[in-house]
Amino acid sequence: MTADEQPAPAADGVPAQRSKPLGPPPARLGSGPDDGDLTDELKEAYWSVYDGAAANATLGEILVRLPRIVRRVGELAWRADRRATVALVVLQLGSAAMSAFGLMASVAVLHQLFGEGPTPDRVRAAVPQILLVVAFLAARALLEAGVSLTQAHVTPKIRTALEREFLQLTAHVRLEVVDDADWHDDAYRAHDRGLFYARQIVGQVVALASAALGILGTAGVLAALHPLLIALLPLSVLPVGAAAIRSARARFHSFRRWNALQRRVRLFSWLLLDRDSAAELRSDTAQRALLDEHHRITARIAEEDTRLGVHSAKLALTGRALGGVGTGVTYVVLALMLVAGWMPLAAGAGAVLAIQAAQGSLTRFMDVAHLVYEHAMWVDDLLAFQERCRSLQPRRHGSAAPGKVAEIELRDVSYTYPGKEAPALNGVSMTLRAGETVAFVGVNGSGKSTCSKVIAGLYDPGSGAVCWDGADTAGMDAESLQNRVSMVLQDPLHYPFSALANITASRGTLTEAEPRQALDAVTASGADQVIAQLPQKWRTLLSKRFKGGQELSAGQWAKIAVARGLYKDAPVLLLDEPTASMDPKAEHAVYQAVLRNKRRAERITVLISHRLASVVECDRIYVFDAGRIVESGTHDELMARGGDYAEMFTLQADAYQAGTGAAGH
Ligand SMILES: Nc1ncnc2c1ncn2[C@@H]1O[C@H](COP(=O)(O)OP(=O)(O)OP(=O)(O)O)[C@@H](O)[C@H]1O
Repeated sequence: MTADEQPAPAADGVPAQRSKPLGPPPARLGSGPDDGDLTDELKEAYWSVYDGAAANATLGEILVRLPRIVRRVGELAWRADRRATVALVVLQLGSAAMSAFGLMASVAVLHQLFGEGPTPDRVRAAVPQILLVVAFLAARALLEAGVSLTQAHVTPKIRTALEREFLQLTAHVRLEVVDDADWHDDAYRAHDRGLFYARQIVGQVVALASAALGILGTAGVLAALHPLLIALLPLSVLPVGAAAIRSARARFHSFRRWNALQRRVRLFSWLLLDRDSAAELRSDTAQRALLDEHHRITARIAEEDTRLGVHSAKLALTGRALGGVGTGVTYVVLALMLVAGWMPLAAGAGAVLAIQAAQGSLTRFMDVAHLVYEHAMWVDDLLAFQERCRSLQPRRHGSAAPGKVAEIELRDVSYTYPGKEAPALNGVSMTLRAGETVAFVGVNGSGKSTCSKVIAGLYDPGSGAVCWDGADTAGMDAESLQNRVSMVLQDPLHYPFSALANITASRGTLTEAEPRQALDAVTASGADQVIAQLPQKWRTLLSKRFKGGQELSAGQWAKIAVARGLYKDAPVLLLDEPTASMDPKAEHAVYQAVLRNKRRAERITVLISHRLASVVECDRIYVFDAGRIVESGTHDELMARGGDYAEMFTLQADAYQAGTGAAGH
């Protein structure tokens, strides 16, 4: 330790300083962490494998890739609804066939009209063909309606299935993954774009198939008229398609750049809009500052949007100019063929019709191909993200955690949060026994909550072991372990559900309750009086965001949270500063109920608290400092020792004494 790192001596009973003194902050804040190179924010998480390679594909690669995309979407549709998928394919093929027959009949009509003989005879001769054209077009319209109807069945099912799978996977990833900002960016992107485009891509693939079949049909007709006509077709259409594909790629790259900013903008919008932030925002008069920041980021997104729009417009113009030249060349060649007598005039008229139809189909194909290609990237991104989430799930194998536990032993446990250098826990060893209540105390950031989360199986120790009755929890199914532990946190979740559902949630249900145990739990925590005052008692909705909802005070929420923890009735109960916001009477009642009167012989209770008066009666007190346990023992032992605990306890006791003294004068 250098001289600089020496802790400063304690003065006036204030705990000694443990790190270098902090210098004053700068007078002006930078305009935010998103300044500079945007891609800094987008560097991949260490478990991330997404490389955006799809965005760098060439036109040829896109065409090669399309069958794979179609297959993938087909698989999604197949999984969602087999019958509808088969119907979709059959109806689509039928509609394409009708288009091709309709075109052939139209060419035949032109043939009749431009043929030899008097005009009335030619028109009369063409009538049956005209009726045939009408019949084919009517059949195509019916089949297309069938395609739309079937699509309406399949698409929502795909979206629902994917969304459920997405939420199922993300809600279960290991806790440390959720701490990673990059994971959140990926999750946001997959949710915002992937799920959105997954819904659209079915329709686009159907349109793509329809355009492809249309091309085949018209190409067949053109080949019948003259094979050279097919070779001329791509001249007018490919430049437009290539431009569309280039601009799709630029859009994808751009979105990757502003995705992180977009997420931050939503955060600002939400802070400005949300009920939870409303009071403090107004009291701090921070609306203007937040609005300015919101504006600053949206202005950057707008700049990026404009840059992209201009780029796309230039590409589209170039594509169209080249396509126009191509069309001109096609018609010149057709005219030369007619002049040279390679084709009769009647066939020429049919050829113009077929070329126009083919151009229409090909342009549609290119247009849709670029959309499908772009959107498939997002769907791929979503599927890749889901795949990644699968590898980030907690252990789903191993033995189930025992229903009861007599002893939990932490053996030299260390834990370091991802991305951090200093361990939050550093060689912690302890033994917790059933029937005992132990307390974790120590300064802020000393590792108490981390230790409780390791005990709860939410974090796996980096080294060392947590053993339940001698068995290492590393070999146990993580969810079964979490089922055996009940955690009450200082900032508990305010579920926007009924009061009863807020209690039953700890047993993984919002609809089923054990009435007797629910009443016992709320009575022990003092939440019974809170619920008794609600207009619809147990059924009252606890959220002002919804009509008829009620809001609770922080202390009332804390009582509900303690009740939720007790209702779980797990063999391990971890209370992480649960009473910090309760009034002294309520706090006392909770400790009476949880720690003394209702103490259960088979339960291990861990209490984390900064109010040392509440830990006096605990069987053992562990004092944490910088991730280590620096003292342990009963209150009396620790007081006799005269170490950190005695110092902190005396400090708090003196503060009360001083208060009493002042009141007495
Ligand atoms: N999710 C997290 N990601 C990264 N670091 C974290 C995370 N949670 C806590 N830490 C860090 O780990 C260390 C221990 O934190 P922990 O929450 O366990 O302390 P604590 O003793 O419970 O503090 P407090 O009394 O303030 O609740 C701290 O340095 C903290 O900054």
